[in-house]
Amino acid sequence: MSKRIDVADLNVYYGNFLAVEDVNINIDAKTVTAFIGPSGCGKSTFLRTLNRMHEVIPGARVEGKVMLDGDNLYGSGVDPVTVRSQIGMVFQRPNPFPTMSIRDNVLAGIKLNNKRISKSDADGIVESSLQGANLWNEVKDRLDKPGSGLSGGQQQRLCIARTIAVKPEVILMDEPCSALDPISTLAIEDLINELKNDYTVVIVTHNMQQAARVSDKTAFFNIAGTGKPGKLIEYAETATIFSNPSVKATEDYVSGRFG
Ligand SMILES: Nc1ncnc2c1ncn2[C@@H]1O[C@H](COP(=O)(O)OP(=O)(O)OP(=O)(O)O)[C@@H](O)[C@H]1O
Repeated sequence: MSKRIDVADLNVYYGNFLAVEDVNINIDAKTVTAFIGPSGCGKSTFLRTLNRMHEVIPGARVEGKVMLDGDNLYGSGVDPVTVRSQIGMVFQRPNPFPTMSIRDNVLAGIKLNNKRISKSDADGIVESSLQGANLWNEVKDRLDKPGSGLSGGQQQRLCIARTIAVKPEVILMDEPCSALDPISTLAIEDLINELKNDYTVVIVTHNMQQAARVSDKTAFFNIAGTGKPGKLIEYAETATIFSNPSVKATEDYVSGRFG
C-alpha cells in the first residue's frame, strides 16, 4: 500500500477556461501533503485530477501527466474506476449513504467495484476499516443502524472507513473538517497522522493551523486575478512554508495578509 505521485506539466480546463496552469509536483509515498491558497486558485480542481474525479464534470479535461509510482493515470486504456479505487477521496461534507447501515456504508465502495466477498471476509473488512478510521469502538454495537444516525465527525470517519475499505494507495481529502466542530476536527487530524503510516495523504485545507499540524509538505497555490489560471507558487517542507518561504506571496498568505 501507498504510492508516490508525480505530476508533470498539468493544465486543467473547464471547457475553454484554463483553471489551473502548468503544475509540476512530486508527492512522496507515506507523507501528508497540504494544498493551501486563496479561494478560486484551483486547489480542489487540481486535487480532483489526481484520481480523475474531475471527469464527472462535463467539459473538464487535463493536459499533462499524473504518475502513480511511474504509471500514467491518463494513459490509454486506463480505467478511471480502477484509478478511483487506488486513489480514494473524502469530501468536504460527510456523505454516507443515509439509509444504508454503518456496515453497508463501509462495504459500499467494495460492492461498487463488483467484488464478491464472503460474510466473514466482509466482517473482517468492516472491523479493520472502522478500526483504521478510529471509529470501531464508537459503533461496534450498532453496525446495522443507519449511517445517518452518527454525528458529523463520526460520519466523516465512516466515509474515511469506506475509503480505506477498498485498500487504496492514496487518500485525497478536500477540506475534510470544514463541516466539523473543533473536537471532531482534532479526531480527524489525529487520524490523518495515523493514516500516513499506510497511505499517501493529500489534503486541501483553508485552515493554516491544520496544514501546519498535519502535513509534512505544503503546496501554496495562487491566482493572479479573476479569470486567470491558478498556479502552484511554492512547494516545500511545511515548516519552511510557514517560517521561511522563498516567495513573498506565500509569506503574505500564510501570515494572513491576504486570502
Ligand atoms: N464545475 C466547474 N465548472 C466550471 N468552472 C469551475 C468548476 N469548478 C471550479 N471552477 C472554476 O475553477 C477555478 C478553481 O476553482 P476551485 O474550486 O478548484 O478553487 P479552490 O482553490 O478549490 O477554491 P475554494 O478554496 O473556494 O474551494 C475557479 O475559477 C472556479 O470558478
